[in-house]
Order: sequence, then C-alpha cells, then structure tokens
Amino acid sequence: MKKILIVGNWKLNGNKKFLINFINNFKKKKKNIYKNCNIVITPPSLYLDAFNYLTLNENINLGAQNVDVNVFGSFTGDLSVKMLKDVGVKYVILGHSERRINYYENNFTVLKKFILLKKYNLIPIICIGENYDEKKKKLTNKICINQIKIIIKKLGIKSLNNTVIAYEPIWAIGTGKSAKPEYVQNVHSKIRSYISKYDKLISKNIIIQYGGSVNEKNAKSFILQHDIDGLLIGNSSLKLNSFIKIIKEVSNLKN
Ligand SMILES: O=C(CO)COP(=O)(O)O
Repeated sequence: MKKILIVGNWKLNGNKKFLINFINNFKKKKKNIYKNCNIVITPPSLYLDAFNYLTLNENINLGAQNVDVNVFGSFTGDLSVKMLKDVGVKYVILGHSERRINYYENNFTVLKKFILLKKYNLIPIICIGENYDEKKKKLTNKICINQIKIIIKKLGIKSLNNTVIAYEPIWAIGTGKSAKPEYVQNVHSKIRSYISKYDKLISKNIIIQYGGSVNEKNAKSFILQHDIDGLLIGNSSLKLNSFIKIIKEVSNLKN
C-alpha cells in the first residue's frame, strides 16, 4: 500500500521563531493525522539542522529544496549531498521550476544532481511541468515526458525506484489558480503509462504528486484522482492550520 506523500515546501520563507512555533504546534495538533500519510517539510537549508533536531522523534521527514552538483571543494555558497545527509535530510527537491527559471537549471543539471542523490541514498523529488504557453500549445505531456526521459535513458528505468515525481504546472504555482483535478489526472496517467513501457511495477509504485496552489479546499479533489499519489504544497504549508487540515482531509482517502 502506497502512503500519500504530502510535502510542504517552505521555499524562501520563515525564520527561527516561525520554525519553533510551527514544530511545537504541529506536535500538539498532529494526533491521528498520519494514518496513511508520509509527511515531509523542506525548510530553507539554513534551518535543516534545527528542524531535524526539533523533530527527532516525530513522524515527519526532512527534505531539502536543492543540492549542489559538487560534493566538496571550492564552490562558495553551495551545499553538498553529504552535508544534507549529515543533518538528517531524506528527500531532495530537484528541478523545481523556480530553480529552472531563476537559476537556469535544466534537465541535464537535474540529471547530475539525481545521480548524486542516488549514490547517497536520498530520495529525489523531480519537479516537472509546463508553462502557460506550452499548455496552450498542448505540449504538456511532451514537456513532462522529456523532463524524465533523460534520466531513464541515461540511468535506466530502475533508477526511478524510490524516486518521486512532482507534476507542478508553472502557471498554477503561487497563482491561486490550481489545475483542474481531471487535467492533472490525465497528465499523471500519461506519465505513468510512459514509465510502464519500461517497467510495469515501477510505474505502479512510483509516487506522482501534484503541486500548484493546493489548499485545504481543493486538496481532497486531487487525491481522489486515481493517479495522484500526493501533494507538493507551497503557500498552504506555511499556515500550520491549513497544512494540518489538508493532511486530515486526504489521509484516509486511499485506504
Ligand atoms: O511550487 C510549489 C511547491 O513546490 C507550489 O507552490 P504553491 O502551493 O504556493 O502554489
């Protein structure tokens, strides 16, 4: 039985006080919300260590928003996979559209980082998705498949074991205009059937999440779709009450 994967991506938000309040209140309110959910938070990297320390005995996983392609050396400002592992990180977001757009990351950068995560047994969350123009031109499926194809071609399908795919249409991120659940379902099923051409079991087991303006009102409608196995949540993960509500709403839907 696959657990529903709920990831809260804090992006460049929060501070020490926010972190402590969030975790303390989470501990108080979390009762019974885990049943069928796997919960991950990706705070800004500066706070990873503190987050890990404050949640040591909690059923909450730590994720990073990014990793460098180098493991050590003269790379001022970067963070390596070994450092992330050292502070308890289990998941790492790769190729988020904000990194692709603002830092010119491409599918090849994602591939290099993916290789490192696999080597160090961290779980990649590969973000894929089209922009508004591409959507209008009906290029969504092609764009999404291309974003994972490079990994399958270079490393083989088995590399997708213990990997998460997050479909985040760029036009839906932070806009308050989420994609329609049926639209997302259609994209997810195309991704799954592409993977199934290589390996049926991996295609069945791989977690494909949706992200883009998910909130407590629409979360359930996504998880009710057959091929949506989780949610990658930005803004609503910063509001603890909303985040908890989302988890409660969806946690029993796929039993
Ligand atoms: O980019 C996202 C998560 O990685 C989605 O952000 P929002 O939920 O704020 O739209």
